Amino acid sequence: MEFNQSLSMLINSWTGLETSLGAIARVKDFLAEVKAEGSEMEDEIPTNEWPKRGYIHMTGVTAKYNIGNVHSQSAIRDVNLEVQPGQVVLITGRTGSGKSSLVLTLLRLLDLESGRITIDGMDLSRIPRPALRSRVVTIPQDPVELPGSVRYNLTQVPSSEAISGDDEEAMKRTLERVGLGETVCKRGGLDGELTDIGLSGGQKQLFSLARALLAVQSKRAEGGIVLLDEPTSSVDGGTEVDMQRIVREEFARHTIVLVSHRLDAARDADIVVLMEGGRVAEGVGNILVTLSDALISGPAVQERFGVAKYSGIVLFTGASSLPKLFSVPSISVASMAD
Ligand SMILES: Nc1ncnc2c1ncn2[C@@H]1O[C@H](COP(=O)(O)OP(=O)(O)OP(=O)(O)O)[C@@H](O)[C@H]1O
Repeated sequence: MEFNQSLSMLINSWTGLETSLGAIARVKDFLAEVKAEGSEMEDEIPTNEWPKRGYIHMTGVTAKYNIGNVHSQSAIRDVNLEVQPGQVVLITGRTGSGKSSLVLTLLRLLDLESGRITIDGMDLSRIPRPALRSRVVTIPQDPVELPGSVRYNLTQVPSSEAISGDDEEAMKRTLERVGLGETVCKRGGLDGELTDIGLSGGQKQLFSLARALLAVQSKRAEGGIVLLDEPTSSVDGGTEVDMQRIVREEFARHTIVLVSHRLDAARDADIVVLMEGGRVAEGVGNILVTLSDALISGPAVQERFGVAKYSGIVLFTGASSLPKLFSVPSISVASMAD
């Protein structure tokens, strides 16, 4: 071997060693600096059926990122919300108003500074987080792709574990249902590496929907809770309609918490929550109205809200900002107290 070759090998090995040492140092820092989730308080294991009813109750919920940092602002402030089993809640509001943060508190991905959240009567602060997150079906704003096959990404069952023929069929059917059957089949099938398939942003959202459908099917539960954070933000209008139909059909017995900027989504909602500055109410206080109590004026407003389709309780909050948000001429809302 020539001297130059030996020198080059030495330099390469040295560089590799330095990179590895850097990685080890970063892992050590991570372990030292990042506090593990979970506490001794989280000692109530829910039954296998939980949360079958899907009753959500939030009282005085205030939460912030970087909870140890006194300078960081609360992302959610004093939120009170009650969702009855099987209702559909639309959380809407401007960018940065706290919609996703509200959803994160339901998964305990954002810690509470104060307040309490219960689901079917169980206080979320007492439930081990992995149990909570595995029971609540979620379609996140940014779809997650894990390294591994399509099959693994759909079920999180490691490839070393056998999957029954029925389960394989269910996966194929579900991919077909969301419109990804052909794409996945042509590019490696269930065994193909998901990242190699190269799904577009919208296709990733369809894949997230397929994952949620399979999660619900595998639980064989009658009900539960589904959290959908902007699930259709990257798909075209036609695909969005298809996705909404699938959600309506497949999660009919579930309580659905849907985050969306799109007012069309209000047509299927029992409750509409408008967020602004992390609060559910803005200045005017919470106004709880039933349709019969609400004075909603103007055909434009009625058309936009699909008023005729509402049957449940509508929670209009921060009512003064509705016209700003949805560019409607004027809205008057009568509070229950009036
Ligand atoms: N990871 C984070 N770290 C610190 N602050 C955050 C983080 N994520 C969001 N925030 C802050 O929390 C507040 C609420 O953000 P959130 O993402 O809940 O808004 P959003 O209404 O869902 O917005 P969008 O419509 O853009 O998704 C904002 O002030 C935002 O800056």
